[in-house]
Amino acid sequence: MLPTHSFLELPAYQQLQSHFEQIKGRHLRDLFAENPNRFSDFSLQFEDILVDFSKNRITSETTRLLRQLAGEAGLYEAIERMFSGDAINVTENRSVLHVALRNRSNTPILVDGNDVMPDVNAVLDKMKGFSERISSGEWKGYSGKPITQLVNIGIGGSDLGPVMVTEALKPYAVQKDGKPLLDVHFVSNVDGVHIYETLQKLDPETTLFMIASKTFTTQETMSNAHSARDWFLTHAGDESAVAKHFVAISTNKSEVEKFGIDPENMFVFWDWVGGRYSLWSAIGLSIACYIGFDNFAALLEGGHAMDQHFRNTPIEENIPVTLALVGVWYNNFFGAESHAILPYDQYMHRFAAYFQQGDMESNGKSVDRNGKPAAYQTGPVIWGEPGTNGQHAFYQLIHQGTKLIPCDFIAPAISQRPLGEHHNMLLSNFFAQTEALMNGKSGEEVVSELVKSGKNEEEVALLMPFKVFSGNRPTNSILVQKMTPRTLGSLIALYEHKIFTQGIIWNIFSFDQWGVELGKQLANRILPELADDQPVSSHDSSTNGLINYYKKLRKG
Ligand SMILES: O=P(O)(O)OC[C@H]1O[C@H](O)[C@H](O)[C@@H](O)[C@@H]1O
Repeated sequence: MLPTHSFLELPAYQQLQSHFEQIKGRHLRDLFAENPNRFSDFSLQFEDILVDFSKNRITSETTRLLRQLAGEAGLYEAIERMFSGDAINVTENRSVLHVALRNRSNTPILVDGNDVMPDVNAVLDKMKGFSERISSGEWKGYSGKPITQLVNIGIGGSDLGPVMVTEALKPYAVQKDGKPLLDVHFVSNVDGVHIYETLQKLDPETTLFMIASKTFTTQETMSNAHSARDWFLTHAGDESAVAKHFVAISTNKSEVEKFGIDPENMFVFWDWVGGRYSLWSAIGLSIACYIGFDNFAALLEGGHAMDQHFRNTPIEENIPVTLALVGVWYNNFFGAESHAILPYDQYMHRFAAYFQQGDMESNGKSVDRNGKPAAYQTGPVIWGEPGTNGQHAFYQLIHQGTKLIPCDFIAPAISQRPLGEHHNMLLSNFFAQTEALMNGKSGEEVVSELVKSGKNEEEVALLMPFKVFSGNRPTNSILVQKMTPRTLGSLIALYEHKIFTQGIIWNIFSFDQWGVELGKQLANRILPELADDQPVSSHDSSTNGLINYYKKLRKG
């Protein structure tokens, strides 16, 4: 169990409220002018990862009170309970042990008195052996050819992590003749278009399907898996070929067997691995095959190093806790509704999408750990795109809109693909954006610019208000040396622990996801109603109207 509390009644919450009244009108420009050491006072480093949180609307009093808040919410006790295997996912009665999957120091971690590490290591060994057989060409398809194409069929946590990491670490792909040895594809959507378009690109003789589903009952995944199998059999002809082309990744052995996958070809994980925290488990098999097992192990090591930092570092220097607290500051005091994640690294183009599930499925809750409505804001809307594309799309609103949007800017110092001036240009934007968001541009600056450009008095007066930037818009900057497997592993774990910390402070359960159930139930009820052309009348008038119009339209 986790300790509970009443968020709004924590002494530090009350103190933060009066502190907020004093600080809300202060401008970041002035905070920087007052303290020449602001950068070093408000930045932290972990290995090569620098986290500069100085461009936030905080003072040392703010961080002191926020840390007090974390203490009063029982954060450090909660961290220990997670790491020691307590069933902190109370509503599903499960431990939360993604940290065990990357526990490279191999110290025992107990669930119900049993050490989980031997099982974790056995699956990792099996993944290693399998990925090596694929890349050496020892694993052959039904016609004797080696595998060159992987298709991961999964959705949500059984898709987003592998997609994000294989994209982010593309430069680490196992190579053959100067090119990635394997093409990796991901099919998630139940929309037949997704599997159709993917199958167009495949050769059945050299394709391996990975059916990735914790439950092995998810409608989208099972439909896509059956369609892939049908397509495969029309080419291979013979059921006996399936064993060479289909593997399963799941916690549900009996469903895997029912589907017709040999248990030998099954990679297991456990109910204490949450879907959105599962890329470190067998769900990462596509990653291990694509970048090679050693690189996958480096990813795990990076995650483990961040786990140690999170568990053992004092609160003043604890990076995930600091970012979580700064997030709480905007979410609960400034009323910010969203948080943008903006990687200045094209390979990380799915990073924000990945943490949309990671954060919003974890902390999108409105009932507290006592089962009572939470009378305060919990998890923010997470969104983002890679820089500089975002700059030419939605940054207008971040700079001059009416909403306060705290942003994380992430960039590597060394490009994976150095090309002329490209990386300096990219990084000049990374630095300029946070500077502009912080300083803004005053009316006087605008006037002098307009005058210099030759505008007359009338034109200056007309244009001035539109060209002013209020600034005072908060950002974190995360600068790493290079986006290696280890660094990426640390970065993912950093965000995971930020989410955990915020969930503890908001007194909510971060590891269940009951909110996705209702839509699934209703879809299952509606599906049989779509089988014929009879009008339906069992729903509200809107749903009836839509279904009946659909039935009319689909006749063509
Ligand atoms: O891995 P599966 O059992 O197929 O589940 C896939 C996904 O299903 C649901 O959408 C859950 O809310 C997600 O957390 C999960 O990742």
